[in-house]
Amino acid sequence: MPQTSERKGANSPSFRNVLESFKYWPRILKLLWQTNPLYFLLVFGLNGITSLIPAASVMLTQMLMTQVGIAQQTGILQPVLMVFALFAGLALFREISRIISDNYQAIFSERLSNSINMQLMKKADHLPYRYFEDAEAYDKLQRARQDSSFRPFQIFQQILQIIGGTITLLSVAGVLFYWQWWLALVLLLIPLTSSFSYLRVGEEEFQIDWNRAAERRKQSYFLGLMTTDASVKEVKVFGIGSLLLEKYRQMYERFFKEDKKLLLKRMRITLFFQIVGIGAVIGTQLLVVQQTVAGVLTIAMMMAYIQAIAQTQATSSSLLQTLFVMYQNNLYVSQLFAFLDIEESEESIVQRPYVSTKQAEQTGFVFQNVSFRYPGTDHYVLKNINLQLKPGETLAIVGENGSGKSTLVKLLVRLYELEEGDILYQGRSIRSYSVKAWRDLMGTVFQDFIRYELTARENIALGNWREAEHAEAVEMAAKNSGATTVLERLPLGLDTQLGKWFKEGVQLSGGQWQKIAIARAYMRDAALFVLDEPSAALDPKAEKEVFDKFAELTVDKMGIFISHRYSTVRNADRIIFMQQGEILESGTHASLMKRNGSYAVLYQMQAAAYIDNQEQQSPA
Ligand SMILES: Nc1ncnc2c1ncn2[C@@H]1O[C@H](COP(=O)(O)OP(=O)(O)OP(=O)(O)O)[C@@H](O)[C@H]1O
Repeated sequence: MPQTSERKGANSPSFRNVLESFKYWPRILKLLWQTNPLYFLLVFGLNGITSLIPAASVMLTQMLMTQVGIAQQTGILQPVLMVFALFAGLALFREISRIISDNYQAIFSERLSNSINMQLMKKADHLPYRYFEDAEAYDKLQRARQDSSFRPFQIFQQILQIIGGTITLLSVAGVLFYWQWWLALVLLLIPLTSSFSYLRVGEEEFQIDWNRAAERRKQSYFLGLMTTDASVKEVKVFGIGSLLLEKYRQMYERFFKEDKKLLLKRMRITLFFQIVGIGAVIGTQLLVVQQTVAGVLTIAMMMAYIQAIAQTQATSSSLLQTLFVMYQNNLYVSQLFAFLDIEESEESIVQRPYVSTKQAEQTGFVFQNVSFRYPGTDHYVLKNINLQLKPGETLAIVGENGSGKSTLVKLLVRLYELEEGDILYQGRSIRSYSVKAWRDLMGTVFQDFIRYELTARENIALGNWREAEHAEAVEMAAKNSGATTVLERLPLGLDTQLGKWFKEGVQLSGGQWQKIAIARAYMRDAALFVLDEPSAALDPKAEKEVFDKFAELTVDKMGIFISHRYSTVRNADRIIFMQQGEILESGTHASLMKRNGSYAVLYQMQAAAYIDNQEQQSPA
């Protein structure tokens, strides 16, 4: 699996790696600019101006000392007070601009994380379904989601710090250059040498995290299992809570050990370079003192230079720290943008014009030599399927587990794209329709349909959101699916909140939920209705009702019904029996029984079991 393998190119960072990792700056800056150009200029402008304050205060210190010396001799205080006024003005300006800048940055932070989350959701909505049945793609999504809400904003702050820090450094070091250029150079070079060690640790941290994507997903899966109503039931009944907890703990312990090792490594590097840095500062400051004693520098100059040296060292080392953290953030953000940049297959985004099929040949749906393998597998789960479903027909699909029934439906509703063969609707290939136009032809209920924690009305109206306002459409869909009996028992009818996640929610039984899900499909003005195993939760009577209604509804439409209950499907216009990806038998119930093949055998088996059961329940 790729998630356990080493990331390509993950060696110690070269200067080029570092530069390359900054390639997302323009995208982040563009996002912020689009948020509000005026705020953007304000924040950057204030940052630039305030970055000059340290250099200004070094110069003011020198001026103050000089003016104090003069005032001691002349007794004139005015110049001293003026310098003080400048100091006060500077401090005031710094505080005001900090408050303004912080506020606008907070606005940006909100906007940026929302915009990125929305881009992620949009991307997920556009990506083909196969990405969601693929572990590797899930890991990509996990890496992209992880910290995506705050890392881009941190990068923005770091961009500000780097620009500001560079201005501060150049302006303060300028003061030192003026006096002794080599001194400024030494102070700049020391932190530079430490930078590559920092970058290396950053890369290592990222690498560890990168390798963890799959395990992190598993961790949150365990967390979900233990905290979500759908799974908690089974966790309790089987008593596997402590087992899941233990697995979670083991992963956490391993992560913790790795993290601790890395933190200690980072601490050692930081300690070493900080000591060297402080040594350099003390050494140069001593030199300044010695020069002052020798009469080369005035006291005022000495104070200014001592301040400038400390400031240069502090700024350059914090600048490098920022670079290091930003490099690391860039690595994470690169995962986010890599996900956002996944190429969408043309089919998933191109909206071809919907062509009216009214005048076209009324041939319904035709499968022509369809064979299918799931992406990344060699095994054919559908083999050479040929099938026609004419307008007004109902088709039942039966067959053992894993025989390919749901896969057939997934291809039909276009969750996967066809590779071999074709599916036609009214004589035109599936490939000539946009995905949306094709899906608009159908109303589908899956085995694992969603129980939306919304009102009953919304649960149904989601099938055709454009009709949500039309109460009659919702009521009709409910009537057709047999959900009216469910709605009648709800305290607020259609406006009752369903599920238990939100206030005043009413929980339904599995079968009741299923009727609501079927109503959702019936909201669509579809040419074809697909019901994938509604018998999973419906009682036999309810299933028969659903099927009869279904047959009624599909008078001029088409219907596909997958079921394991042979007694219900016998009324279908046609039944196909699938085995290992192939259509083994096809015909009406009567013709299949006459043929006495696999269908007939299984039908009789179920019927016999049913009669046995009845006899046991009502002994003579
Ligand atoms: N996403 C997937 N990736 C790879 N193989 C898959 C995937 N989904 C299903 N399969 C395989 O395809 C085969 C057909 O599965 P399918 O779900 O279509 O069967 P089915 O007839 O609907 O079964 P059931 O009656 O149990 O619902 C199975 O062997 C299954 O393991």
